[in-house]
Amino acid sequence: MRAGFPIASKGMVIGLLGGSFDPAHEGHAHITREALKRMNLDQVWWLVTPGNPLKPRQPAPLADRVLRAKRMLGGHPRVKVTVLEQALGTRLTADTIDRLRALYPGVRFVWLMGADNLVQFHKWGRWRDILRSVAVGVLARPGSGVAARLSVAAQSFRVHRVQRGEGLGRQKPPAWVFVNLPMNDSSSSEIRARGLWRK
Ligand SMILES: Nc1ncnc2c1ncn2[C@@H]1O[C@H](COP(=O)(O)OP(=O)(O)OP(=O)(O)O)[C@@H](O)[C@H]1O
Ligand SMILES: O=C(O)c1ccc[n+]([C@@H]2O[C@H](COP(=O)([O-])O)[C@@H](O)[C@H]2O)c1
Repeated sequence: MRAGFPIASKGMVIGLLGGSFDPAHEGHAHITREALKRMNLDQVWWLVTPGNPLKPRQPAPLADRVLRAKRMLGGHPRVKVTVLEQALGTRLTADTIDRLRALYPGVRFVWLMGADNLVQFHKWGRWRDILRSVAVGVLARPGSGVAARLSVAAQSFRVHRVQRGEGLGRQKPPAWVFVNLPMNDSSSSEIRARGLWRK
């Protein structure tokens, strides 16, 4: 495996948490720990994106965001901070997932995201392909629960919603879960607005 690509063995279930991480905060760490536990994941890989295709704003330099993400996690043994999208040259999540599935045959990936991202998921490139190729774990986020449940993606794939996260990674997609959990209200935009992170 190339440098910067984490090692994973066949049969492992790996959560992918894509994000701008501009900056990483306790909310990211919280949903990661919860997903590991509640979805029986072997690892979670943070995919620090070079740029969200739907966000016009240029984020802080990738190296700064990665450094902060690593500090935030405090060296958690089952969480890897990666720049896989930069290494693969992908921007759309659907492309990233296709490439990772081809590179890691036999590994099961679960796409993780906060409920706010489910609300606008139908605006993502080839979003149906994402739901058809990997299981998806949606984690509750303050203020987004109702809109997420009513979202185009949730409604279109409602028959594929499963009630429990434990076996999610071993289910044949499409399969997605909405995990209710004690919520954390941290947000990168709020941290930026308070001037606690470079603009
Ligand atoms: N507090 C939180 N609770 C649940 N999910 C979260 C939380 N913070 C971030 N996430 C999720 O983590 C992923 C990456 O989030 P991102 O890096 O965009 O942080 P953010 O706080 O949402 O940033 P911004 O405020 O700039 O939009 C997304 O799927 C997002 O929904
Ligand atoms: O593929 C897309 O069209 C797409 C559109 C919007 C967001 N994403 C991905 O969603 C993840 C969360 O983005 P963000 O900026 O909300 O942290 C990150 O991995 C983005 O690359 C992907």
